[in-house]
Amino acid sequence: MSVIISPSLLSADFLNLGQDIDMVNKSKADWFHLDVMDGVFVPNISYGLPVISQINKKATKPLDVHLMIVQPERYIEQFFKAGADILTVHLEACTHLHRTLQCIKSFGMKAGVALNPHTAIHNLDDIITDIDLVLIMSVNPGFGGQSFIETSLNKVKKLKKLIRESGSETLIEVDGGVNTETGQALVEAGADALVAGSFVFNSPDPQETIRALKELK
Ligand SMILES: O=C(CO)[C@@H](O)[C@H](O)COP(=O)(O)O
Ligand SMILES: [Fe+2]
Repeated sequence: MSVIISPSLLSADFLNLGQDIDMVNKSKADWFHLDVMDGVFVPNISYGLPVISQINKKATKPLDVHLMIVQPERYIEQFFKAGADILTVHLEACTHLHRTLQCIKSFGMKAGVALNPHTAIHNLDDIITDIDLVLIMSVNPGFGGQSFIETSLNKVKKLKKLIRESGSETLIEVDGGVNTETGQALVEAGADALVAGSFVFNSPDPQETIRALKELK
C-alpha cells in the first residue's frame, strides 16, 4: 500500500482557504489534516469547530482532525458533527484515554492517539489494540515549520514492533518537519501516513510536492 499523505491546512493561505482546499481535492493527497489548538495544551491558538464545518462542505477527502486541546472528551460529539472522520487526541491530555477512544468510535469515527516527542511508546502497551491510528509528533506541537526531531525515527520502529506483536491494524502517522528526505526515512522506518504543512504549502507547486511525497517507498 502506498503512503497516506495528509496535508496540514495550518500552513494554508487562510485568505484563500477555498483555493487551497480545491488544490488538495485535485491532488494525490489522501486526507486533510486539521490542527486544533486551544492555547492551553499548546502555546498557540489555531481554528475550531465553525471553520472545520465549512472546510467539510468543500473537502472531498476524509478530515483527519488533530486535537491539541485539554480534556478533548468534552468536544467529541461536536467534532463528529463538524465532519471529522479521524479524531486524534493527545495521550498527555487524557485522564481516561480508553473511555475517550470508545466514545470517539461510538460515533463511527476512527480513533487516534497522538504522542508528544517526550512520551514513550511503552505508554501504549496496554491500549494499542483499541487505537486505529497513532500520531507520532516529530516536533513539539503548536506550530508549523519546525525542524524534524531525529529520535522520532526510532519511535516509529518501536511502535511498528508493538503493533506487529499485538496483531492490531493500527496505522502509524507522523507529524512535524516532514519533507521528502525525512519522509523517506519515516516510510523506511514503518510510517503509514505522513502529515506535511509548510513543505507543501510553501512550495512553488504544492500539487507536485504532494505527488513527490506520495511516491515515497
Ligand atoms: O500538529 C502540527 C503542529 O503542532 C502539525 O500538523 C503542523 O501543521 C505540521 O507542520 P509542518 O511541520 O509540516 O510545517
Ligand atoms: Fe498536526
